[in-house]
Order: sequence, then C-alpha cells, then structure tokens
Amino acid sequence: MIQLINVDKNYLNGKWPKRQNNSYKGSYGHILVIAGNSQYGGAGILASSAAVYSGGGLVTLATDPSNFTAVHSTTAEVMLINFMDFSELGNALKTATIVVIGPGLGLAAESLRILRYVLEKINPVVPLIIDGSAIDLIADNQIKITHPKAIFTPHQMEWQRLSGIKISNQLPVANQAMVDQLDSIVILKHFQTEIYHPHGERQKIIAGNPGMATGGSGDVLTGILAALIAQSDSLSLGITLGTFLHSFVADQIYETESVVLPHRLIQQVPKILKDLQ
Ligand SMILES: NC(=O)C1=CN([C@@H]2O[C@H](COP(=O)(O)OP(=O)(O)OC[C@H]3O[C@@H](n4cnc5c(N)ncnc54)[C@H](O)[C@@H]3O)[C@@H](O)[C@H]2O)[C@@H](O)CC1
Ligand SMILES: Nc1ncnc2c1ncn2[C@@H]1O[C@H](COP(=O)(O)OP(=O)(O)O)[C@@H](O)[C@H]1O
Ligand SMILES: [Mg+2]
Repeated sequence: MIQLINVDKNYLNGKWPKRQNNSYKGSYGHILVIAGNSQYGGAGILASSAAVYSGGGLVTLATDPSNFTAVHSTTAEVMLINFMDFSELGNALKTATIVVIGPGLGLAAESLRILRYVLEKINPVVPLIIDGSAIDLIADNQIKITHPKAIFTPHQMEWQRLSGIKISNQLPVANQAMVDQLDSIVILKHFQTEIYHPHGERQKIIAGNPGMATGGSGDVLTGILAALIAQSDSLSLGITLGTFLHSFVADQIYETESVVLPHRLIQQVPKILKDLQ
C-alpha cells in the first residue's frame, strides 16, 4: 500500500497565487498551446481560452489555419500561428514559458512531425504539458521523453496505451512504478484524479463530478494547468492548484447544472479563482 495525500479546499488554503500591483502581462507567463487539427478545432479553442481565463499573461495557439476565424470570434485574447509553419512555431517556442501539446492534435503524419519538432526544439527549462493525441503518438511510436519538465495528462485509456497498464490494474503501486520509469509527472484523470511525481509525492484530488464526463473537459484542464503553473512559485504547486481548480469549478456548476459544459467551466474560472485567493 502506498499513500496518496488528499487535496481539498482546506489543504490549498493560502497557497493560491495573487496578482501583484507592480506586475504586467509578462509576469504571468507566455503560454503556447499546440492543439486542434481541422477536425478537433474545438480542443484548441477550449485549451487556449482556459489558459486566458485562468490568468495566463499571454496565450498563443498554434493550430490548423482552418480554425483561425473561430478562435478570433470566441477568444479575441488568444494570438494565433499556423502549427505547420515550423519557422513560426520555432519562434513561438523561443518565447514560450510554458507549452501545452496534444489536445485535438490528431494522429496524422503531420501531427507526429509537429510533436517531434517541439520535443527537439523546446527549451529544457520550460514545462511541457502532454495531452490527448500527443500521448497516443508517443505511445504508438515508442518515443522516449527526455524533457526534464514533462507533465502527462492521460485519461485511463491514454494511460493504458502509454504505460501498458490495463485500466483495471491502474492502482497506485503500479502507476507509481511506471511514473518512476517514465521519469515524468503524470496527472491520471478520472473521478478523484491522481497526481504522481517520479520517486516523489502522490496526491488525490478530492473534487470533481460525473457532469465532467463530456468531450472537451480534459482539453480545458490543460489550459488551466498551464496558467496556474505560470502563476505559481513551483511547478508542483501549480500542478496541484490547476488540477484542483478544474474540478472545484466543475463542482460549483454541477450544483445547479446536470452537465458541466467545458466552455461554461472556463467562464466561471475568474470569479471562483478570485474567491479562492
Ligand atoms: N471539441 C473537440 O475538438 C474535442 C477534441 N477532443 C480530442 O480528440 C482526441 C481524441 O481523444 P478521445 O479521448 O476522444 O479519444 P481516445 O481514443 O483517446 O479515447 C476514447 C477511447 O477510450 C475509451 N476510454 C476508456 N476509459 C476512458 C476514460 N476514462 N476516459 C476517456 N476514454 C476512455 C473510450 O471508450 C474510447 O474507446 C484528443 O486529441 C482530444 O483532445 C476531445 O477532447 C473531445 C472534444
Ligand atoms: N465521472 C467523472 N467524475 C469526475 N471527473 C470526471 C469524470 N469523467 C471525466 N472526468 C474529468 O473530465 C476530464 C476528462 O478528460 P478527457 O477524457 O481527456 O476529456 P477530453 O479529451 O474530451 O477533453 C478529466 O479531467 C476527468 O478527470
Ligand atoms: Mg483528453
């Protein structure tokens, strides 16, 4: 038996980041979200707008150009680049302080090329959140992740594909052993999501509800995580805060709404984050 620390509202009391008077947009990170092919444009919109609404200072979305108009009309704060233009992507990777890759990226050869380029070019000190299609591409192509600040956010099937551990066997001892082997942080998403650090701390999020079982919930988590990491003193604190905030906001909505629509979750974040601070 190994222990998980229960993370609830009380546990995080006093740990929420506050905005400083002498700050500016550059104080709260430049988040680069690489997401959304022509089929899954919504994933890119949800991830990038979640980063904006959670307090990220600057947010750039690298996506399929067919999504540009939709992004502009839903979240004007998001800047855009074409994810297939490696000159633009390379420049964006130079200025990013945190990167998300994978929501709705798809499994095409072009998606794999983008993933490989990012893994090669990303600055080793920049946290990299790896989600959705990027997890599947890594599993399918047996890519070894050497990035020192990689954070995987799999759902149970993605974790099965990445780790080889069947969903029914995804228990803390087995999960921790695989996380140690991967040497990357893993946020294993389900009811009461678990956070595993290699050779380190493990946490269980005491929040969340079945209203979140709808497409796009996980895409939103990546943007919230990126913004909270950007605003927190440490990577591990930002991960805990972001993962809890996602489920906590969902719980407020679920009190009165039977499904937690991902875009509505995003809209509630600024108010609830202010209350927590
Ligand atoms: N609006 C959009 O553009 C959306 C895009 N999405 C993107 O679509 C791509 C494919 O992701 P999916 O997760 O749909 O596809 P996956 O194929 O990765 O996962 C779905 C499969 O896993 C199984 N499964 C077992 N346990 C599960 C669990 N706990 N949670 C989820 N699935 C479980 C399902 O039965 C199904 O067969 C990702 O890149 C994702 O980011 C999704 O987020 C949905 C919304
Ligand atoms: N029954 C549930 N109870 C609590 N949380 C859930 C439940 N079902 C899904 N979630 C949450 O919703 C999110 C789903 O992520 P994911 O499957 O990646 O969604 P998508 O890829 O469609 O955006 C995760 O944060 C997960 O913890
Ligand atoms: Mg997902």
